Amino acid sequence: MLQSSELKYSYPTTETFSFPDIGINKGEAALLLGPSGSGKSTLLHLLAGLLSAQSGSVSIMGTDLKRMGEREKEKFRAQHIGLVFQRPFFLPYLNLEENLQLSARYQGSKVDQDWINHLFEQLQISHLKFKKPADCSLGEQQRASIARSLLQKPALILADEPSSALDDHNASKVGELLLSVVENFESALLVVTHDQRLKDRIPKSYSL
Ligand SMILES: Nc1ncnc2c1ncn2[C@@H]1O[C@H](COP(=O)(O)OP(=O)(O)OP(=O)(O)O)[C@@H](O)[C@H]1O
Repeated sequence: MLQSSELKYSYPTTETFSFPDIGINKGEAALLLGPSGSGKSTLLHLLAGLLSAQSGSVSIMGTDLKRMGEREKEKFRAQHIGLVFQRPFFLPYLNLEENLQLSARYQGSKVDQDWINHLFEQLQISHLKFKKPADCSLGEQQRASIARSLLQKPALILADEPSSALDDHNASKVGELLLSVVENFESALLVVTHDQRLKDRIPKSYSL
């Protein structure tokens, strides 16, 4: 499902990062571990095609990202990859539900309101649907951004510390939801996390 090979990347001001090869099958989850600054977010961006590696390759669902143009990659990402960034980005003038509905349309799928409601319920943010992002706490926005990443039941989920702003109870809900999507829709999941419970439930890991 996801396979990377000999990826190397450097920013103008950093050393060159050489990343381990990542291989994740359908219905499989893996952790990405490493100290702060070791390149975890950079690797997720490379795997999502948001950055282009100086060498090496990434293949998703059998397609080499290098063979796609930027527009094609953007469409592919919207349809097949669920991304959770460290900081949630929302349009400030739309409420959380409208933000998700707009994302679903952008991803080219029909708005599945039942699925949106289910995601909001599972993440315990149903009561915040009609609030603007700025009127929600960071943890609430983070949960809404996790819901957004799962809108199209993506083949691949790349999540960068999805529970970093959450208390134990909500972190546990996020872990349950991600793993239920992996199980029910055979998604592949790669997650950067410090959450011990998620670590206990996902035996496979890559270390930077
Ligand atoms: N756009 C950028 N330009 C220059 N350097 C960058 C850029 N983005 C990240 N870096 C540097 O690259 C290194 C790796 O950053 P990255 O965010 O991938 O690490 P990380 O392991 O995800 O860190 P953390 O756990 O703190 O989020 C860091 O030293 C960072 O300062």
